[in-house]
Amino acid sequence: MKLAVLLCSALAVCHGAEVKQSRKFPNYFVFGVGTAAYQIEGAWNEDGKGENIWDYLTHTNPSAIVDQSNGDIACDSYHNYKRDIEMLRELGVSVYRFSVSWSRILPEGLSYYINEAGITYYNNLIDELLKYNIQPMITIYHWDLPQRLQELGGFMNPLIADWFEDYARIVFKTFGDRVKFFATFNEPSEICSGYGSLGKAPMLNETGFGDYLCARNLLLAHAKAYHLYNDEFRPTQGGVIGFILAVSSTEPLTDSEEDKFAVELYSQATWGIYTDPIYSKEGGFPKELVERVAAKSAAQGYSRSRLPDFSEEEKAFILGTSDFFGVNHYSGSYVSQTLYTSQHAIPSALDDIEMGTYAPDEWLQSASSWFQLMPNSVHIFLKLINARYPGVRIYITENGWSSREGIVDEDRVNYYRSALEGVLDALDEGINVHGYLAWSLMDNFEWMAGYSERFGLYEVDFNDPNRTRTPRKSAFIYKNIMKTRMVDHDYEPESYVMTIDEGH
Ligand SMILES: C[C@H]1O[C@@H](Oc2ccc([N+](=O)[O-])cc2)[C@H](O)[C@@H](O)[C@H]1O
Repeated sequence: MKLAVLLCSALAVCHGAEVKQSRKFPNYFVFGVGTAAYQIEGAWNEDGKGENIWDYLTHTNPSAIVDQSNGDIACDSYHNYKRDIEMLRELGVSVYRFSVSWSRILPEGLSYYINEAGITYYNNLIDELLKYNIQPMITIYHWDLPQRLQELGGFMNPLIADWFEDYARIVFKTFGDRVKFFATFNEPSEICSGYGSLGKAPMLNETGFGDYLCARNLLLAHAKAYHLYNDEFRPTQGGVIGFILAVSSTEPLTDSEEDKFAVELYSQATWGIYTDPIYSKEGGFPKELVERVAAKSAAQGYSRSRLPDFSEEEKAFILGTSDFFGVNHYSGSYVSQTLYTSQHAIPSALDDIEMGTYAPDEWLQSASSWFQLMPNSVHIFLKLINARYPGVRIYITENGWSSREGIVDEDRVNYYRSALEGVLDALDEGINVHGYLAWSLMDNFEWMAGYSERFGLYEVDFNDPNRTRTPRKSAFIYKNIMKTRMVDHDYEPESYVMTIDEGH
């Protein structure tokens, strides 16, 4: 057995095929795919939808987007949602994760005016999913803040917690009779990077301030929505509600104690800042991060830390407010403080922890500059999460590969196969992973990268007014994995014609 493992690991492509091919995903494990409203819906100003921060950014500052594109039409899922559901049936998924657009439901962000056409759209989508026994998972907020609320400060304004709670109440009240799986926020680190950098809308670039203030306000907003669901809706609706983080895999650059600690520090700054307040024993922001930001702030002449604190009451309010750990994973790197260069903005989170990252040139580069294929990265990040919060229930809510155009996507096929082997490795070790949602159902508007990076199992022709969707090779491979509940490295599709199997 051991020899076979060694032989296999010597052959990169083999990844355990010989020994592990018969490993099956357990019955409780769910498979699905995900999308997000702004990335697919289009219909940016139709039927009463209000403007959001991505509409505003792409219209007022098009050169911020690599190809000067926008999500005005995107995949036109507002009109094509039945085709999207047909694709879900073709694939045979059991869960579809999508987000609801705050400004399609509340055009001005505040709850005094509800756009009934927006409610109807999501009701139709949910009903159509349930007709085919596909469980909807709603992300309540996937980056598209109503512009009106941004004009009031957005996530820098503590009132965001009340605005979000009001919006979440409408979501639970309207859809919670049929939807049993909610996530409040998608990737707080990316949301808050819009306040601490130029990397996302609203591009406020208040580095080392805006991102920290956003983190505090967002966690309070999340906790309010969780308590609302828990107290007022869960007793009759009986669903679950969680939080979705971006976690990359990290390993120490060397075996030194300093580099091992660098992994901890990097985890604290990039995701622990959002997860320790919810999942740690004592709550609040991670200890060493708090100390380092306080020390840096003092050295920079500030009279108090740039990382705002929680009161004891707030800590208790946030603690335990997630029924599962939703995690989006793509890339990985080695980390070390010896790699730190002062090219980071000062002040900023990475400057506060004086950290650098390194991805060897041999690692396969995706179409996204931030995304290299770290060997075993799925297994590594699952171990990181489980070590931090032992036994936590994990759903991988996004994982996928970016390429340029093309139907025969061997890189993506290999990525999915090795990622799902990584999930099986984690399951073998008793890590509590319950589901895997591939990102993404189809190519879509990839934020600052526009349409230049493709993550889809289905290719979308953005030059075609009908936005025709065509399955890639990876769609057939993922379909086979879901159907057999195994990763078969030898499986090849017989043809590239997709059909709906019986029962879907
Ligand atoms: C491709 C998807 O990316 C998700 O967001 C990110 C962004 C950055 C990283 N990162 O490791 O640097 C990971 C995930 C996003 O949630 C989704 O909408 C897609 O754009």
